Amino acid sequence: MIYTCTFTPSIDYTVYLPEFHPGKLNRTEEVYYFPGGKGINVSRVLNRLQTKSIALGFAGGFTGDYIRDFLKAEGVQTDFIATNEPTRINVKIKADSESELNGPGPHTTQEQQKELLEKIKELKADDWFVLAGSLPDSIPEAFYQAVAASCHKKGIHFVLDTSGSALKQLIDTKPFLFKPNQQELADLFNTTINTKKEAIFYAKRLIEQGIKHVIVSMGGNGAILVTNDAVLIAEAPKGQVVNTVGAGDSLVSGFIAAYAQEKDINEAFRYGIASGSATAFRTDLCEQKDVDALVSRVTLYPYTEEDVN
Ligand SMILES: Nc1ncnc2c1ncn2[C@@H]1O[C@H](COP(=O)(O)OP(=O)(O)OP(=O)(O)O)[C@@H](O)[C@H]1O
Ligand SMILES: O=P(O)(O)OC[C@@]1(O)O[C@H](CO)[C@@H](O)[C@@H]1O
Repeated sequence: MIYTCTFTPSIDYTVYLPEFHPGKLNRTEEVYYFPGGKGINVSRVLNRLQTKSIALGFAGGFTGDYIRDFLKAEGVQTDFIATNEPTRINVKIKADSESELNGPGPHTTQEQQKELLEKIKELKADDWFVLAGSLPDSIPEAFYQAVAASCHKKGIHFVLDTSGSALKQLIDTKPFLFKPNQQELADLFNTTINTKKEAIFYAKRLIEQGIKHVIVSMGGNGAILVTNDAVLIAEAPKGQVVNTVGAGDSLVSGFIAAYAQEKDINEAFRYGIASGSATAFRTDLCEQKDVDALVSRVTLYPYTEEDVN
């Protein structure tokens, strides 16, 4: 089974308007209330790609209920630990440019954390565990380490797409897949990354630390995949961008769905890129038909020093 885990879910209140003027009254033209948070997005896309998963994490209050009900109606199985406060609402403004306003993560009690850890300890070898989204500072780093250690010990496919101060220690547990975007990778090394060549340089350092696959997503510029044996470059298909929120999560879902079926890294990477782009070209997350239509438009090629910058 594939489990996703979102410590910091959200409702993504997504609004469209022609122009956004900070400091003024803005009236929106279209609004959406999507369940969000990175692990939840991964579960929603997996479901659309005919791949079952169970969404774990914390959810509370009326917003938590909304997320549970929405996911249930879509056919996504959930097993959230209830928190004492409402889950955050993140505001996504789609105007002449994209702006985001993300709330803080939840406060959780030690009992709630323990309850979640107990669920994670029930996972079995060959299960997948996707830890995605920001890691609240209110939870001690030892907790995240216990989660990662439990996955490592049992031979679970551990997928990491998180940010926060605990990330460095989680990397030490040698995940199966780590998917930062360009900025997150740069932050990890306290540097700036402007080119694919630079992204490859830092991704290779993570591979040396024992991570099996590193995918660095680079928005409309595609992504790179680095493993012990190969470095692949992917160019994303071009199209009309509507909403890039969740594009990275869709990449992770596409990769896992294809890899779990075919066990072919190159094809999994290609399917992941198609999924990310298919989401960027829609209001909500991608559907399987959008992804299938884009797969043949993803260009993949092996890295050589000369032709990449
Ligand atoms: N403008 C775009 N045009 C085409 N494809 C895109 C575009 N933006 C994103 N994508 C696709 O989605 C993938 C992931 O995008 P990105 O690097 O923006 O992820 P991210 O920053 O992790 O996103 P999020 O955190 O919102 O999920 C890219 O590798 C690419 O395949
Ligand atoms: O605040 P975090 O946890 O870093 O990111 C949360 C978030 O921006 O990520 C998802 C897109 O990847 C959205 O659904 C959600 O609002």
